[in-house]
Amino acid sequence: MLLEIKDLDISYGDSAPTVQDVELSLAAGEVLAIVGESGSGKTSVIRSILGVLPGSGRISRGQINFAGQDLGHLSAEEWRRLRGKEMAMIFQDSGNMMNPVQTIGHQFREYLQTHSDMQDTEADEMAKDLLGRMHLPDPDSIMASYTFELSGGMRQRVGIAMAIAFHPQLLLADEPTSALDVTTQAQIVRELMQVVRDSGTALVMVTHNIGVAACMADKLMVMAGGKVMEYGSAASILDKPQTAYTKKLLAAVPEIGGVRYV
Ligand SMILES: Nc1ncnc2c1ncn2[C@@H]1O[C@H](COP(=O)(O)OP(=O)(O)OP(=O)(O)O)[C@@H](O)[C@H]1O
Repeated sequence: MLLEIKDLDISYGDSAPTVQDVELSLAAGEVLAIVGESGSGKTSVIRSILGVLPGSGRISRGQINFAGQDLGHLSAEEWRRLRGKEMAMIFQDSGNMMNPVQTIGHQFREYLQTHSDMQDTEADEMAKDLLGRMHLPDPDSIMASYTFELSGGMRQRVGIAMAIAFHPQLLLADEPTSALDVTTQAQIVRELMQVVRDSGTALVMVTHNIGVAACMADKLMVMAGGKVMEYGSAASILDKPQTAYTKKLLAAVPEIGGVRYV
């Protein structure tokens, strides 16, 4: 297994664990969607995998194993080598993670050079190649642009291009489509699926949209109140949800002409 989480509790400060008893496993190339209402603990779970829990957040129990390593015992240097290279994160709005007063090109080059010893021209060529692969037209003009000059969908494509630069084994995505309109959401979902198919990357994606989860995921985890309500094959959970909570989530998906679009 590429990723294995056992008995995971996450606590903020000294209070009782906010997230409890998370268990999951993911093989190379598999897609897991974590769904649930706001505050259910979805983001905490993926942030714990990347070792970037906010504020006083910490893993208070359990284990996360990734590619044969126990992430609870990594040194700062080992984390630095892992992040960006072996696992990378895609955020809800990649534009927010970038500097508004530096061009995309400048930031992309800096990102590539942080993780490699590439010279400027080599880094620029690689960045343009990655932008082209994400179907962004005219990579030269994207490189010269500032984040505010790009649409939300274009910014997400830039974020994904950066995240896949070093062929990570695992991508973590936190609501990667929720800031986008429905048409652009579908395009970004397609881009992500293509990345997963082309490079055998595993993906853990947090979404409140069970429709997006249904069309992408091999596995599904439904969370509520910091606990796992259901976890398993996406097809079987969507077909036969076991808990009232999952049924409620599914019932909230709109029906068109009697067909439910999940
Ligand atoms: N920085 C923080 N400091 C203290 N508590 C936090 C912090 N971040 C999250 N929490 C706690 O963890 C709980 C779960 O938050 P989390 O962001 O993981 O949920 P979520 O399901 O991803 O919600 P959302 O969909 O709104 O992002 C919160 O309700 C809060 O109690």
